[in-house]
Amino acid sequence: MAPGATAAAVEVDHLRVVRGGRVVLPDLSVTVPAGQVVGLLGPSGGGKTTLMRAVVGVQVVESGTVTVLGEPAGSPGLRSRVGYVTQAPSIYDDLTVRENVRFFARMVGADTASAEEAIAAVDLESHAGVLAGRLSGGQRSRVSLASALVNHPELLVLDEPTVGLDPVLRRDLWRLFHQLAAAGTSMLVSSHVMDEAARCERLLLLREGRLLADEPLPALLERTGAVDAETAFLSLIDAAEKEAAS
Ligand SMILES: Nc1ncnc2c1ncn2[C@@H]1O[C@H](COP(=O)(O)OP(=O)(O)OP(=O)(O)O)[C@@H](O)[C@H]1O
Repeated sequence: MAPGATAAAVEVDHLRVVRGGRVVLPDLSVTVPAGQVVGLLGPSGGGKTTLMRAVVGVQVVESGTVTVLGEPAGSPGLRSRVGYVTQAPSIYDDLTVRENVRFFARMVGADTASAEEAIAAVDLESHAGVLAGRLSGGQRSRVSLASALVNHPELLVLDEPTVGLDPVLRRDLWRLFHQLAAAGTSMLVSSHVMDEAARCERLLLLREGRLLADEPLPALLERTGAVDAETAFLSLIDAAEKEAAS
């Protein structure tokens, strides 16, 4: 474990976030263990991106604390230790894939070898010389992911990294996530696709800013009596809606 890292990659304690006058996270407490692939799932608008933004320190929070790798979220010391890939890939269209990744590498003090390694990790070697503006949506998001990988962050926060990818690429990316976790990287990965839950070591199900599940898939299936993650989540969501209506 790297110096300063703790057993928990992220500790969220009574986090309250209001966006545009709307309470998005009323009172969220959750721990993301280190060195695992943790899936953040739930209906659209449930607060997944907001939670990720709080973890990387770009979200204004009303109250509560978010501790990342032992430091308050957003601390300058975390800048090189945490990687964040948003839903909208942040890349330069007028640069090639290689130039984009090398640019981000330079910004964080990583060398060109790390940039090439990251391009290979996301399977974009064959497109390294192509202008980013000419890439597909899935390829663009992989450039963004490669840029986040260049300095080997201890925590990677990925917002829907597999959107728009075909099944083969999705499988390959999930393999990469597990390789990174096996090498000690903590991964917080959001997804709309419920079958991706089966690929995570631990699942967080967030609905309307509240955590409906925080456990490994086998425990979730046992608790709900469901056969798969999607059925389990739907039953928990239905139960929460019934409770809210009563
Ligand atoms: N910039 C913003 N200003 C005000 N409210 C916002 C803003 N961005 C998001 N929200 C609101 O915050 C709530 C949670 O949004 P968030 O993006 O965190 O959800 P999500 O679970 O990531 O959704 P999705 O799966 O669709 O990306 C939503 O009700 C949304 O309308």
